[in-house]
Amino acid sequence: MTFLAIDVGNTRLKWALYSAPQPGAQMLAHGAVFIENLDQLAEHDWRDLAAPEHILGCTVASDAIKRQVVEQIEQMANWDVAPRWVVSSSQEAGLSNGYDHPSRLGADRWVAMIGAHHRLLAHGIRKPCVIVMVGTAVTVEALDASGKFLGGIILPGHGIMLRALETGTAGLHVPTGDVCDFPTNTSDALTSGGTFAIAGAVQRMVDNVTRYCGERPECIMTGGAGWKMAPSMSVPVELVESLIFDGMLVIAAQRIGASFSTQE
Ligand SMILES: Nc1ncnc2c1ncn2[C@@H]1O[C@H](COP(=O)(O)OP(=O)(O)O)[C@@H](O)[C@H]1O
Ligand SMILES: CC(C)(COP(=O)(O)O)[C@@H](O)C(=O)NCCC(=O)O
Ligand SMILES: [K+]
Repeated sequence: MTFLAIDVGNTRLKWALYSAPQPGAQMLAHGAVFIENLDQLAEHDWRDLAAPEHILGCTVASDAIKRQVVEQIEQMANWDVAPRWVVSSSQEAGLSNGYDHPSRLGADRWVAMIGAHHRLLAHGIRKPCVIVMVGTAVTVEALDASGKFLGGIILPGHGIMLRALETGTAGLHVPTGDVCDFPTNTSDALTSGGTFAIAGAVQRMVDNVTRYCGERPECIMTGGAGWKMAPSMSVPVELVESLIFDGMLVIAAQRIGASFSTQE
């Protein structure tokens, strides 16, 4: 019973085909396309893919982009499946959502938290957790040991920070530099500034959680630019590239499992 998970961000669509809608299922194929190239999915990326039996999507892009994704799925002649979409709710998969308006929380953030909490549970760890997603934007979430989402922050990603500085100044059009403790040129100053802004925000959230929960949290990082940030963090982090897909597998196992048992 194959399962296709789709994560639509502001920069790229990421997808992964699994052998089953269950945590631990085998990943059979995966890929990513830039949002502006979405229309090549059906003809190119998915052309030779075995037809999935279930599709679960998670999107933070516009309705127009979401419609384009649905159209690509509809174009797949041998696929007979409509995607379901994750919506952030007040409760799912053992987590509770402390957002003022739970449905306004980005679905990707909710799914990543579900993936992180279940990852810790699978390792027998019952501790608070800070979840960092480094994509177009950067999000840093706080989860307590019971799975309650306490709250989180949103900050610009590397690209947005750099573009904002480039457009708002006359003298900051320079190539990418290196991360170093004491930058002595403009390129390194900008690259290090963006990196330290993110690393510093994570450190602050780890401090907040430590104070509030009375123990140091685990820290899990993901997102397209996670690998770039990981070496520059000031707190220990585990990089888990598949975190969103891990969360989708947890949700799918619960939802699809439930709908089967009610249908039968
Ligand atoms: N091969 C790549 N192409 C483009 N961006 C990449 C690539 N690898 C990492 N990145 C970085 O990842 C970010 C996009 O990450 P991603 O998780 O796909 O974002 P989103 O979920 O917001 O679409 C980009 O801003 C870029 O900095
Ligand atoms: C914060 C985000 C822009 C992150 O998007 P991404 O970087 O993954 O493309 C997205 O999760 C979003 O639009 N959230 C809705 C607002 C909120 O979570 O409060
Ligand atoms: K994302």
